Amino acid sequence: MSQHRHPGASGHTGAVPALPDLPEATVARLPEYLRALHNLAETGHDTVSSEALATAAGVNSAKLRKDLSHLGSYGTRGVGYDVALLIDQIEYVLGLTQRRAVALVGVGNLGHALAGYAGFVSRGFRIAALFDADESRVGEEINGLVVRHIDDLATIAAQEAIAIGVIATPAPAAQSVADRLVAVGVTSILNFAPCVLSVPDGVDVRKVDLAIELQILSFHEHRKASLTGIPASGPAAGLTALPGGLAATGTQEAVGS
Ligand SMILES: NC(=O)c1ccc[n+]([C@@H]2O[C@H](COP(=O)([O-])OP(=O)(O)OC[C@H]3O[C@@H](n4cnc5c(N)ncnc54)[C@H](O)[C@@H]3O)[C@@H](O)[C@H]2O)c1
Repeated sequence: MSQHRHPGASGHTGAVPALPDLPEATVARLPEYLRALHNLAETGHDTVSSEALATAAGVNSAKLRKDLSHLGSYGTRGVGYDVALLIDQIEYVLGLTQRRAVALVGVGNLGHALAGYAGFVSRGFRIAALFDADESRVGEEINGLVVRHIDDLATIAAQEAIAIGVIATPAPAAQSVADRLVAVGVTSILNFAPCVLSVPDGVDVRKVDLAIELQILSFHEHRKASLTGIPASGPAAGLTALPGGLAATGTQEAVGS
C-alpha cells in the first residue's frame, strides 16, 4: 500500500508538519483532482484508476500520476487509488482540513454573486464578512451576512480570523483595499479587479479575470481562422493589416519580423 493518511488529515490537530514544496502547476491541478474525487465518492466509488481519475479531471494520466507521486501517493497496482484516502491527502496538502474565513470587499454586481454562491462552503471556505464603502450598501443582508463598512475591517478581521481577502471593487479602489487587507494581517488575496496589485513579500495574490480568458479564446479563434482560411465573423473580419506593419491574409499566419 502506498497511500498514507497524513498525520494532520481528518480532524487531527497540532503543529503542521513540513509540507512538500510542490510545483505550482501541480498545486493548480490538485483542486481539479479533488473536485473529481468528491464526485466519485458521491457516486459510490471507493477506488479509482489513474486513467479514470485523469479523464474526470481533464488531464493526462501520466501527469496525474506524477502530480500524486509528489504527495507520496502511488495507488495500488490493479486497484488504483483509494478515493477517500486521496481526498484526505489532497485536502491536507491544500490546507483544507480547516475551513478558512474569507472577507469579501466590494458588494456590487460581482460581490453579490460571490456572496450568494453556496459552492464555497463545500470547497472548504466560509465567507465570514462582507464590506463595502458605499453607505447605501452597508446594512444589507446577503445569505445571512450583513454588509459592513470597510472602516470596520480591522475589528471584524480580528473577530473572524480572516485568512483570505477577496477584492471585488472597481480597479481604482483595489490597491487601497489590498493595502487595508494587508494592514490587518491578511496574507492571501483573490483579486477580481482588472489591475495589478503591489503587495509586500509574504502576501500571495491570485487574479481572476474572465475578460483575459475570453481574449485568449479570441486568439485561438483568430488563429484557427488564419489556418483554415475561413474568415472570422464579426466587424473586424476583413482586417488583414496587423499593428506594427505585419500583414496577414486569410490563409497566412502572421510572421514576426
Ligand atoms: N474578474 C472577472 O472576471 C470580473 C468579472 C466582472 C467584474 N469584474 C471586476 O470586479 C469589480 C467589481 O465589478 P462590479 O460589476 O461588481 O462593480 P460594482 O460597481 O457593481 O461594485 C463595486 C462595489 O465596490 C464598492 N467599493 C468601491 N470602492 C470601495 C472601497 N474602497 N472599499 C470597499 N468597497 C468599495 C462599491 O461601493 C460597489 O458596491 C470590477 O473591478 C470589475 O472590473 C471582474
